[in-house]
Amino acid sequence: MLVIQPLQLSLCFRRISRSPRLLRFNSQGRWLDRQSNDYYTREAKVQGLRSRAAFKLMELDDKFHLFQGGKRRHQKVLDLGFAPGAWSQVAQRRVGPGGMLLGVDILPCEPPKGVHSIQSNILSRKTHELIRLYFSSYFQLYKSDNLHEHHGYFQHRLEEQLDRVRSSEAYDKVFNGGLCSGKVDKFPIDTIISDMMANTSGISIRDHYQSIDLADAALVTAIDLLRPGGNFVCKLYTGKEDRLFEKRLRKVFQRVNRFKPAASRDESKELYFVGLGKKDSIDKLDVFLV
Ligand SMILES: C[S@@+](CC[C@H](N)C(=O)[O-])C[C@H]1O[C@@H](n2cnc3c(N)ncnc32)[C@H](O)[C@@H]1O
Repeated sequence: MLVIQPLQLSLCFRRISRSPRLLRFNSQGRWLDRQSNDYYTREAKVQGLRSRAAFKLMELDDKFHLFQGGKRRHQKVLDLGFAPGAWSQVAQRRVGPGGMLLGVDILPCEPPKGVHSIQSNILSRKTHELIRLYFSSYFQLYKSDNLHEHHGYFQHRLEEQLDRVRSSEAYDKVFNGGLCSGKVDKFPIDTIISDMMANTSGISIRDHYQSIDLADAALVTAIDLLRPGGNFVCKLYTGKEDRLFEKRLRKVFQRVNRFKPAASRDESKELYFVGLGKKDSIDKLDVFLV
């Protein structure tokens, strides 16, 4: 009779678990399988896009005309959570060569050619100041600030400017729409797109609340910086606070829609909220009162 000793048994299992075929059964293997068989992943490669997420924004724009068919000239677009940069690529193609695009991400990432970016946390006040400064007419960009090459240099320059402006009269001009700038500088952005998401923990309720915080941060940015009439899209990891978030959106935008693009996986809890036509004179306190 063949008797297998415990040591032999464990070696046996170790050999089996290292087999590539069996590796496919663990989560990493499943992810690899799914990626290589996925239509959008393959198509993103063909079209030179940085990730399959690009197709979600294309669908959103096809349906809701976020960038107004590129008809409005010199559009200013803010892409929150832009890394690795697929949405920025799509936005840039859709607004055309005269557009101005800023990507913000907490992670370092080289932006696509022609897109500017800052590495910063959207939950920090300084990030909001840097965004406002970037889009204000006070801050002049130079051709040499082509950020795919001078990314760090640009951020440094923007931060230096912020320090300078903070201690001068110009602060009022840039940040409070004071002196001569009026509404143009007060609400300089045409469209805000946010695909922000923190690393998911697998605990639904926790991921949902984290996502709500980021969606609210995007909404505050829209209240402070988006021009009246401007458009907004943001991702939400759905859960029990969806309705409350939607209610807040309705106080800021004339039309609000929920949309699940075909490129978003069925099993994913992500959903996109679209706000069209920002209203005039919004009271931030009123928006966040339950
Ligand atoms: C799903 S990815 C975005 C993909 C991107 N739209 C694209 O097309 O390439 C979500 C991004 O949100 C960023 N993010 C998460 N929390 C953030 C925060 N507090 N501030 C800025 N970015 C954040 C992450 O670092 C991550 O890069």
